[in-house]
Amino acid sequence: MNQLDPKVVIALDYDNKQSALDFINQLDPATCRLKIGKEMFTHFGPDFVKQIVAKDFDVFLDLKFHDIPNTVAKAVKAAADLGVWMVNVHASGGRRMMEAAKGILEPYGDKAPLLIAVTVLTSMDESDLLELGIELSPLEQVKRLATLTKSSGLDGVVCSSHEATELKALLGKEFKLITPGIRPEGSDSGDQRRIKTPKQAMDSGSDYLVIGRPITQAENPAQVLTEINATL
Ligand SMILES: O=C(O)c1cc(=O)[nH]c(=O)n1[C@@H]1O[C@H](COP(=O)(O)O)[C@@H](O)[C@H]1O
Repeated sequence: MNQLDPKVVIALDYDNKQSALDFINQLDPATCRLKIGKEMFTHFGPDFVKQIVAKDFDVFLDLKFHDIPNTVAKAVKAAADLGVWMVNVHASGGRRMMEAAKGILEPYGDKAPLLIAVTVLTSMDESDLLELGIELSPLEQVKRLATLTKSSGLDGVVCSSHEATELKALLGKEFKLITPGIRPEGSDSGDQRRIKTPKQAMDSGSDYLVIGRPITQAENPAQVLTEINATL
């Protein structure tokens, strides 16, 4: 774990390995962490993850596991064996799935990755929940899933920064809040729905900010990262 504890986790959603490496080579592990998600993992697999870990970056392996308890626990163990800093599952997989995932990390002690759960995706709003038969606001559904996540023994949740203040009050300071849906002033919201600026998100109680396209698609990504860090 990076002792300087940088708050920005850059989402590396690239379909070209060399472009991703060219981008990473402009970055310093002291100023950011990196997230490898479904797109890059499906293209380039575990060797790519190991390559980034070997460059001393803290890696958030964002594969959002959601399956029966045994399958998810073994996938989480495989992630731990890659040496990642953080790994996630979907909270809607339920208590037994999350407890199995946490349990399999016990032998790793201090070396276990942080295990967190996705609540309501930041691309979703109330109308999306309604179509799924969920008649709660995103905030109420996030609170329900985050409470279940904490009582299943996990370290934190992925949520939007709109829910962060209430979750910190409800679940305590130590329970980590990882918030995507971050858009610096003036950047395009794209497919995200529940968004805030980096500073607003930190002020709301986020522990880590997941930021992808506003940095990776900028003309000068390193400069955008420096500017964001300066606002925090
Ligand atoms: O688990 C995640 O990281 C995640 C959860 C969520 O609710 N919303 C969300 O956007 N993400 C991820 O965060 C990143 C956001 O990227 P940008 O929208 O480009 O900043 C993407 O890689 C998403 O997969």
